[in-house]
Amino acid sequence: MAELSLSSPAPGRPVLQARGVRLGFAGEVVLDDVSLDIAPREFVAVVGVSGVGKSTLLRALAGLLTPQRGTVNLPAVDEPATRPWSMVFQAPRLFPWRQVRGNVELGLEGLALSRRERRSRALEQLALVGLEAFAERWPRTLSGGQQQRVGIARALAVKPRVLFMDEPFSALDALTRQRLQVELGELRRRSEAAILFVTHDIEEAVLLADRVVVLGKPGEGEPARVSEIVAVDLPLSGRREHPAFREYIHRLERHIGIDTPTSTPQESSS
Ligand SMILES: Nc1ncnc2c1ncn2[C@@H]1O[C@H](COP(=O)(O)OP(=O)(O)OP(=O)(O)O)[C@@H](O)[C@H]1O
Repeated sequence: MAELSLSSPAPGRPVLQARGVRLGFAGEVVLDDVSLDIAPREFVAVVGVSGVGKSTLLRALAGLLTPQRGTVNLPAVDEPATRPWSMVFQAPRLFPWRQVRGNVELGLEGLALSRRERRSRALEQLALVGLEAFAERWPRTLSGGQQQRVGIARALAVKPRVLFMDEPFSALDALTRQRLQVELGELRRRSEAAILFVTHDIEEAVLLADRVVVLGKPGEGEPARVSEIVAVDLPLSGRREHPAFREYIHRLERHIGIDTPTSTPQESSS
């Protein structure tokens, strides 16, 4: 059996640092004592049962929610014409009255770029997601997977230090989801961004991440905390076929406390 290591904070100067974060709504504490470092270009997945607080954590790390306690340090903008972070949501959230290129250019509009630079950066990002030929199309004429690719291109166009992705593939059919997972694996090689990726799909987390953060409640009615962090010590290429791939998934499933109906008797006995 492969060595499954518990991860210490990532090495190097983090691009994002959370310390002792507590967060809640209307008197109910949802998350407590959450600390996490994300290293440059690292891919961190956050998993946990529905309603545990994954999206809340993502929004806190992006600075969209203010912690009741603790701190979040987002990267400072240290390069012109970039943004410290950007986000991809479950739905692509494209503006129907702007063509595909116009949607990608949207996030660039407040930056110090000429029209021509905005255009060429948008086209460059669309090429990265395989949609250069769709630049002048209207969003409604694209498939769900293509629209989500445009959303990813728009988020990457601002050259973020951290890209937040909140269940970006969960609304897509299984085949499209698999294709986009492969494409995201490719994209991350070419992008400078660290990625914080929320998913309820453990297989997806193990497939893509350097580390998987498990959010869990220590007891009924208690706020969620980071209950485990697993470093996925497998090569990115051919990861799904690696003999240890399923071991990581089963370990995380056991930890979260969910059944493993997908495992074959052969796998369970290994
Ligand atoms: N704006 C809000 N106001 C009040 N409660 C909220 C708000 N946003 C989230 N919550 C509550 O916080 C808890 C965590 O929600 P969150 O969306 O972060 O969970 P999640 O793990 O992302 O769930 P899922 O996997 O189902 O998307 C839930 O109990 C939810 O009802």
